Amino acid sequence: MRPLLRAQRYVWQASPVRLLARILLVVAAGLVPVALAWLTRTVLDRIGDPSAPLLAPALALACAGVAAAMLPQLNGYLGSQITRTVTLAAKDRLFGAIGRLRGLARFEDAAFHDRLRMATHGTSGPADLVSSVLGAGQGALTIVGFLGTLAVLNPWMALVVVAGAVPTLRAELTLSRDRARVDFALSAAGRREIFYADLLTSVRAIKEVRLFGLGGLFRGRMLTELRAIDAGQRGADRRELLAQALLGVTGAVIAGGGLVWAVVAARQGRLSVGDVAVFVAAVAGVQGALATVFSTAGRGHHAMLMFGHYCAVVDSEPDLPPPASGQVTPVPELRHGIELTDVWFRYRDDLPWVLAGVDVVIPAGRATALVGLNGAGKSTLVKLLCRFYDPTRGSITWDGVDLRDFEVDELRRRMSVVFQDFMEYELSAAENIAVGDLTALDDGGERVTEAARRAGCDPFLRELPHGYDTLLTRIFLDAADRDDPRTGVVLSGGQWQRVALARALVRTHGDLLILDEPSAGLDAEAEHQVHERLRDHRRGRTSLLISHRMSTIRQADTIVVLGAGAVVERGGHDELITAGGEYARLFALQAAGYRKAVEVS
Ligand SMILES: Nc1ncnc2c1ncn2[C@@H]1O[C@H](COP(=O)(O)OP(=O)(O)OP(=O)(O)O)[C@@H](O)[C@H]1O
Repeated sequence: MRPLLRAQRYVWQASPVRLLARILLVVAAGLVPVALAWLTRTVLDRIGDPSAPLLAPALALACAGVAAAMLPQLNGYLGSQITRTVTLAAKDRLFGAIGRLRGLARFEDAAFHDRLRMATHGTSGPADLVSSVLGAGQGALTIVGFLGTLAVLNPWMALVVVAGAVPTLRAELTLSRDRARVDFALSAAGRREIFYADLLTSVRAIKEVRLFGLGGLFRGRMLTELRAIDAGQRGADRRELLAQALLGVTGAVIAGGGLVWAVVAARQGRLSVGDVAVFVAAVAGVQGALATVFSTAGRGHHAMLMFGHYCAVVDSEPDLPPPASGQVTPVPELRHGIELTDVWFRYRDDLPWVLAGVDVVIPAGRATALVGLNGAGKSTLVKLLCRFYDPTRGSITWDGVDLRDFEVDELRRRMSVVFQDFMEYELSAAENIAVGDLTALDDGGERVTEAARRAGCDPFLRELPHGYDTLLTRIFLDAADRDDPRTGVVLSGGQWQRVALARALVRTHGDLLILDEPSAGLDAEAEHQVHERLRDHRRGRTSLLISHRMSTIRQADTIVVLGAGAVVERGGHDELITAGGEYARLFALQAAGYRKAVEVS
């Protein structure tokens, strides 16, 4: 009952006037069929009686006919208006709730994605539920009117029709529960089907799909998922068909029996011709209205189950726990440094430890570098610093205060990060940089160009057909722009990387700059330039650089080497080379590669 009240509240808040209008229409639509039947009876009986006035009931019958024709259209129109308005508000609420999830763990959970899919279907739930209640109310009015009619003509018939409806109600509720269960069971298959369909069309995947000839494989897998969905739904359809056929036959037998009784009663003079007409209309009306009530109750039940998923997402608890002290501490300007103390972390309880007792200090105003083999846990450590997850054990402090005591958005505002897997937004070049700090859009683009200059992308962005206003996409263009090849452009991987770097550098007020492989895709000259500029930019600032290019690492004040989830070495470049450990080994390996290349050339 609570989801129903909540749905009604949502609809009332989003569209009160239309809801009131719809209620009035529903009352009218519920009573008009009964009025039509009684007016038909009156007209038929008066045709054979020249003394009785006929014009008024005939006109009233015509008017009722017009109303019967118009009301469903008006109801449908108003219903769609309400559905659209309420769905928009519900979607806004849903995505607001998703936006309140500050961590990453939920988004990596398949069960959460299934629920999210159901919740997205559930955004029309409030309107569907209220529609079902109104539909059921309309049917109930018609039933009451016609049952009254039947009770006058043949009380037994009224009883038989009502008794025949009980199995229909039970069947409809079972069927809707069955439908919702099938939908939920198939949602993982639906997710996989979308994934394979996406691989077959996405720009990112298409190169490998074509080169390795993967189209057949992914199409096959997509079809397998679709067949599984089809089989699941076909089963539900069959159960529905069987139940409805049985119910239909029961209804027809009752109506047929009633008709025979009415005809015999008329022949015996117990009913007039008008009575027979109103009796037939009443039996059909009650059965029709009952069917409508039950199918709307079934749809309402289904909508309620979907709406339940919606409510579960909207009401979900925050994924990052609030401070243990109950008090949020304002994030101070970083003066001393960030300290990781005995940090242990794994992505899930059933997965191995990624970090196992890491102790690292990132001193304020100094450049720290993080080195380690693939999978050593460097990017994971960055995600912990950004508080996308909390350490499973141990703590991370910012000038001595645990990160968990800060408001997470405020903490993130103090950081600039270039992620290894940065985003390529289908936006203009200026917006692609300004997403790092949206206020940069307000000052005429000066900070955007300054950041682009530092990241080394200003020269080629200036040269674009519309400069910084050029869209960095060829896909999401407006219809009018599609024929103009100059409107959107595609950047190279290295150019994108510089744009992503500019995005981090535009955030000038950050206390901590994190660069996770910022130059992996750059050519040698660009890499040199970018690192020269970055060195100037990082001077006096707190930064953490992750790179497999040892030449860029060596300038850091402190180098931390991660291995098997723990710190294996730390120190300055010269110190670590002298120590002859893991860092010296990696450095020598890379240097030997370059030396060999030079000798060969
Ligand atoms: N979201 C995730 N869920 C589960 N495991 C993950 C997740 N992200 C990373 N891992 C695992 O954590 C380990 C460390 O990954 P991480 O990306 O931190 O390594 P890295 O040192 O940055 O590696 P690389 O040098 O290749 O970028 C890997 O074994 C990886 O499989």
